[in-house]
Amino acid sequence: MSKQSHCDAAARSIQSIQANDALVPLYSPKQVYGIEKAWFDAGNDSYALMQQAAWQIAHWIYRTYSKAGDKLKIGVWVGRGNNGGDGWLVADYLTQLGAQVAVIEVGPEVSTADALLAKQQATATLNNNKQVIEQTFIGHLANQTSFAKVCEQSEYLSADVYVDALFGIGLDRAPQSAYADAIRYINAAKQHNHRLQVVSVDVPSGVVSSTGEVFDEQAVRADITLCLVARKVGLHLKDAMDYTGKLVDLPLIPTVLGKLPQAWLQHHAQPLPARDHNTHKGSFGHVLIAGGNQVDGSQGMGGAAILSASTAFATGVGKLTVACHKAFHGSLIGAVPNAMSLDLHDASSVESLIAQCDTLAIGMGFGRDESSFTLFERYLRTALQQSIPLIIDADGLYHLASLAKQAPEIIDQLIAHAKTHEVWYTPHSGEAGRLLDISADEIEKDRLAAITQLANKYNGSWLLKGAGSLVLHKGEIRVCAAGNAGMATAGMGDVLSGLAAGLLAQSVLPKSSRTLIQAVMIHAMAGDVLERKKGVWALQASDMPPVVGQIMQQLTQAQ
Ligand SMILES: NC(=O)C1=CN([C@@H]2O[C@H](COP(=O)(O)OP(=O)(O)OC[C@H]3O[C@@H](n4cnc5c(N)ncnc54)[C@H](OP(=O)(O)O)[C@@H]3O)[C@@H](O)[C@H]2O)[C@@H](O)CC1
Ligand SMILES: [K+]
Repeated sequence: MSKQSHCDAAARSIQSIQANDALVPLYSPKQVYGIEKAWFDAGNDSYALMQQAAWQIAHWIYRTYSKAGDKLKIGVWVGRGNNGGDGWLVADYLTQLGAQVAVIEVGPEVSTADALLAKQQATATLNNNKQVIEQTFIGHLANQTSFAKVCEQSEYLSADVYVDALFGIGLDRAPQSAYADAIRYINAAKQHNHRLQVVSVDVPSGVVSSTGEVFDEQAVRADITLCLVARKVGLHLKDAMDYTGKLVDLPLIPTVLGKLPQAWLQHHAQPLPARDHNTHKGSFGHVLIAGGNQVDGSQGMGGAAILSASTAFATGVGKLTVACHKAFHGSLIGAVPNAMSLDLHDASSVESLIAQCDTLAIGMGFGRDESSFTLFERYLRTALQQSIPLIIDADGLYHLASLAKQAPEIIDQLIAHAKTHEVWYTPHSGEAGRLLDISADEIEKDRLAAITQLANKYNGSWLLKGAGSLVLHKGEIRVCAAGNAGMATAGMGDVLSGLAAGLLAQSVLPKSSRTLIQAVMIHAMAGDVLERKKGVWALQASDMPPVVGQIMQQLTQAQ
């Protein structure tokens, strides 16, 4: 790809972010129930809110999908709770708007008072309408036999739009029997009928709205999710991102205003200030990267340090030294000739430089053997004595987990250090699991809880990498809305550490630009530029450094 085309793509990415630059507040389902309760406690009626939700949904669907001439054919899949109640009323209002509607009721009888009222209201309308429109249909699925029967009977199962109102924020376990059948049917129908649009009410049924988890891939794959009251945090985490389709907010009530969300969705990095002319390399900080080791008998990891170094330079850092295994000094100078080099195992030289640098980024390809552990502990203690801002990544996090058990006083020092200096940690779920002494699966079950526990235990700023990367700084959680699946490839973490170190070392930058979230957003935006140019399959970490530089430049012009 030419440099110019990278630049154009970066410019387009900045333009698109300027059009949508607000942080989006994200709430837990528990908070949403609380917001609704506050609304009802203020004297508002819960059924009226359900009617209001359903009317807005029905109107949105009719406005979006109705076509001149033909009647819009809708299949509404309803469950037993209030999400199902929304569905019943949507069926009612769409019928009144002129659509031909089938309701497929799944599972046992409705379970809430509002859903029962909604079912009664809708049944009356649908039955009245049946006299006029022959095909109006209400089916009930309680088990697999009745499911097959309903599928045979109803021509409405070949609809223009399916409304998914099986489960909303009340889902708390894997859908089974008729529910699982219905979800499978909805997803399969989309494969046979490419025109079919699936609109999920509030949450795609099967997605856990607090964590983004989907049990055994049993969730509706929506084209559109219409989010009621407030955006649920789980819609932006983990599996959910493959199920929600496009998100549309229907806020419904003002009670959400002023409520502190659980997290914020961030789409892009902050603009950067222009550089002053009267500056020199000393003005832009000195980064020390400690990593790129070769452990006896194993493959070398020099590339990790090289990727970090070239990305740190792409952020504009003034000086950079890499302390890596001396086997890699030749390739380092070949790839990044502006870097200085030190032998990672020459501990006294490395320690003298730690005392002089502005930021130490440690751990990328550092090695996990006993001698690497000893070096890591030594360099960490020196950085703490010298009060140096720190980024700990990869093998550094591995050793940190061991230190937490073997030398807990060093964790106390890190906690104290983070009160006055930047200390950034950048684990994926495996590394995070070791740090909390739990499995990676447990981390993945509730990523928001995990990042909060990490910060509680170690202090400092945290990134938890993954789909919907999370950043926690001073108690506030951001969810990164940029980035793509192509970034799940070797070396991307090393690129990020170098990027973060480059920003952190430049004290000329405003505080808001020397943050972990800024590094994560620039990294993700660069990944998105590359994905548009190369596709997800071919995206490589080694393509990233020049694009990081172009994003930095565009952010400067966006100021
Ligand atoms: N008035 C309001 O507050 C408003 C609410 N609104 C709407 O209500 C939705 C929340 O409604 P909800 O709380 O009734 O829960 P919902 O998602 O319908 O689930 C129903 C029940 O299913 C059950 N269940 C769970 N998992 C299961 C499984 N795997 N397989 C089988 N059953 C399972 C579980 O009950 P359980 O069986 O545990 O007793 C659960 O309670 C919300 O998303 C929005 O659409 C809007 O109208 C605005 C006004
Ligand atoms: K739903």
